[in-house]
Amino acid sequence: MSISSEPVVMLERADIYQGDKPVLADVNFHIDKGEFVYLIGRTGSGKSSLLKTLYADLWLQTGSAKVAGYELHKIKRSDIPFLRRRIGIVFQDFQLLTDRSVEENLTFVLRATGWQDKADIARRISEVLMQVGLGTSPKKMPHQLSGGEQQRVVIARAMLNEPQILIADEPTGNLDPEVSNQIMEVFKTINNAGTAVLMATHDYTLLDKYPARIVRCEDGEVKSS
Ligand SMILES: Nc1ncnc2c1ncn2[C@@H]1O[C@H](COP(=O)(O)OP(=O)(O)OP(=O)(O)O)[C@@H](O)[C@H]1O
Repeated sequence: MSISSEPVVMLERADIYQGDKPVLADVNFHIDKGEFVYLIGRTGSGKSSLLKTLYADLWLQTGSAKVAGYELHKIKRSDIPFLRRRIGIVFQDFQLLTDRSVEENLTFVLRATGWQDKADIARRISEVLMQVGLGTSPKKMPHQLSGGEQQRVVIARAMLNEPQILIADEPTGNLDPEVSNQIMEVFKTINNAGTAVLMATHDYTLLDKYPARIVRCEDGEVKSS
């Protein structure tokens, strides 16, 4: 298999635990480059645990997994920050630095990941803000933005280092339906430009409105269509 056609996520016979508690057993699934996949399942069915495994926040004890080129069953702790640069992570709670402007929030991440040139930083920030359709001033503080605008900044932040996949855990969970649709449009635009998206959601209206492959956490298993 050539590198270019290799899936961005591949799990084989993986067992996922929270401490001693088995959450998901014998997980086998893959996500191709540029795919859009929903992750659904009841509260407590293991969606967040599965996502945490993908960004190496939960350790894989059995089976194998490869994400964005990194083999998680063999990954060294020192490589985890590099894995996470190839993955964009978006949570329900916005987790912006509240004492810094939009621009400063984004600069902070770029500097932490090795960017130094001011012009490059400014250019990349304006690119990602355009990508998420944020019309508002980059000088604004998070509290001056609506929930939908804050979530756009979080998505922009996740896109800064051109990840192969965006992993989103309930990204519309705190937003009203109209704003949720706008955020879905942002994810669709990003996906159409080639980034894979894995989105955990409880919002089944989104599944009808924006159809895509569905992966389910159910009865301690991952069922992939
Ligand atoms: N840090 C933790 N320590 C121990 N058990 C945990 C921890 N986090 C989650 N669990 C347990 O693991 C199981 C799966 O939880 P997980 O959060 O992955 O489910 P979920 O499908 O994401 O739920 P939700 O839709 O409510 O976010 C649950 O039984 C939960 O109680």
